[in-house]
Amino acid sequence: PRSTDDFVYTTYHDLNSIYSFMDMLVAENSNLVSKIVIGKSYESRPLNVLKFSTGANRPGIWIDTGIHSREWVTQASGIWFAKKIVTDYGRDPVLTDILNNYDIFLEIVTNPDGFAYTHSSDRMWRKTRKPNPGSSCVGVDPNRNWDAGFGGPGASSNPCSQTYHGPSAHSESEVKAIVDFVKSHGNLKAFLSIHSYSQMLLYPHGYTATPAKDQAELHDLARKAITELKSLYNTAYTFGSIITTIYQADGVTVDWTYDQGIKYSYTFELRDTGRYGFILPANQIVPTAEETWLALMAIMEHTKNN
Ligand SMILES: CS(=N)(=N)C[C@@H](Cc1ccccc1)C(=O)O
Ligand SMILES: [Zn+2]
Repeated sequence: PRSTDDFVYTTYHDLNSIYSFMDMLVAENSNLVSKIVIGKSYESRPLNVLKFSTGANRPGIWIDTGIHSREWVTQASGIWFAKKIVTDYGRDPVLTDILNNYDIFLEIVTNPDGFAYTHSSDRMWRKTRKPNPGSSCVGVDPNRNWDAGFGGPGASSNPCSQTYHGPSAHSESEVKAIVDFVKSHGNLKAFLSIHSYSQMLLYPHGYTATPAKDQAELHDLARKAITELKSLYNTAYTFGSIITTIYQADGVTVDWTYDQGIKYSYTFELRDTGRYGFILPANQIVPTAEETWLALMAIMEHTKNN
């Protein structure tokens, strides 16, 4: 495709195609979008983050997709989100108001090594691709590697497990890069980590049954967000704290970001509920992205207003 207008949003793309989409988007919207590289993957791929900004020294909103590489509808949705932002800025009053006050940071391919591997070797790969010393099993679960209840019972110490927490917190460069970005930015107000599948909107905590101090507000906002989501195609989500809604999970992204003081920390589990699972047909990419965007807008608008 020669531009993001003729990029095909209704199909799944490989890593090179997504990287070229990012470069086209930046080139076409240089006044609004820039690409920052927050680090390198284990196999030395750039960790690219799109920054949407209309002014300096603004608070920020973070969105990541594809931290679990096989969850392809999430990276595909991230591409659609990026195009939606540049399309709606100056046209949609709510998005325009958000971007006139906040920066949005969007990491579309958060686990590029794993993503490349799902295209080349194993469609069902989830983890990073760093070898584990002393084991024939490769990779760490990037959603168990964070310093929040790290190494607890909601993760595995077995390198061959899909939920292997890694040798230490933030051992994975893909995770450490985000940790360093969050700390250096110092003014993120919302952190939204997009997974699939299950159709759930989850908030802290995963590592403990102790409710988050903002539990009531997070619960009410989650209800509002999934109501907006459901209004488009009647897609039904469940919502609640991670540990009560899905299972105990230790070392997860949004527990760490919440503990850093980023109150509006949520994980989405996109379509579906198991019929296709990770292998969601491409004809559901755009409907999934459209409905999810309504929930993201509800959370971003609430963030702006509070
Ligand atoms: C199907 S899945 N792997 N996306 C499910 C995902 C659930 C979860 C989300 C947020 C926090 C903790 C746990 C996980 O186990 O990592
Ligand atoms: Zn996941």
